[in-house]
Amino acid sequence: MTLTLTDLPADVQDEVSKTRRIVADLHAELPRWELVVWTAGNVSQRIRCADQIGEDLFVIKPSGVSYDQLGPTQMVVCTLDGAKINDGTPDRLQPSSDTAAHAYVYTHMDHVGGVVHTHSTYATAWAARGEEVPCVLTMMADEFGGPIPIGPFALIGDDSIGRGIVDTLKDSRSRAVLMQNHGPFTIGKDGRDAVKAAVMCEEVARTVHISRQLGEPLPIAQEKVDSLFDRYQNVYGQPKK
Ligand SMILES: O=C(CO)[C@@H](O)[C@H](O)COP(=O)(O)O
Repeated sequence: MTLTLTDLPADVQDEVSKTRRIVADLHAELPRWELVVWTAGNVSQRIRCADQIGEDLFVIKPSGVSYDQLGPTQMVVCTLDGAKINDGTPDRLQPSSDTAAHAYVYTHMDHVGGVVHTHSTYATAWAARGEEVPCVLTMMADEFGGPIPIGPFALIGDDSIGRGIVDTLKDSRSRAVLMQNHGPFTIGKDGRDAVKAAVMCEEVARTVHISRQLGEPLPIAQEKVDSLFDRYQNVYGQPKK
């Protein structure tokens, strides 16, 4: 039976409301960082409520709606099988066409709290060639712990893309995967972390492409990549609260 938001415990309803605001605001980051044209990108964030209602939920944008029309009340709430709940939005409002992919990632990667998909230019150009972005920048070692891998060609609309994302990332430190002939998908501890991964993925895809136009970039020794990744993930920035 389809869940009804207003029947859920008050604390879950509060978390849904907060997450809707977060996900709506994160969608503004996609055009801000020039990661999308038109509506060609989406962001979602998990709600960890299995202890209260027996399953997690996630919030994702509605399909094909312009970013300047996206507010918290348009954000769609789904179960981890990708089904929209009775979330207060009009029945006709459909979730993103990538909802199944996001749902599959949340179901099979419990540590993931946010998923992003874009068609950002340079990352998508690497995806079109089916070539991973080699780890030749300290920024890549910091952020991705190695190369940005290529995922398989997969058609939209069922578990294929989600399965390709999980099969590629489950044994990788990268939070980004370039789905062949399609574009980048990124994961993170939350939606903002996944958006950051999408921003950094496009940045390094552009830089490495330019470097290759000047000559052959130099690889970084694996032990140096490991050291850079460990520092950035555990020391960089301000002390964790
Ligand atoms: O890759 C595709 C379509 O091929 C999708 O990712 C769209 O580009 C965004 O779709 P919505 O999230 O607006 O449904």
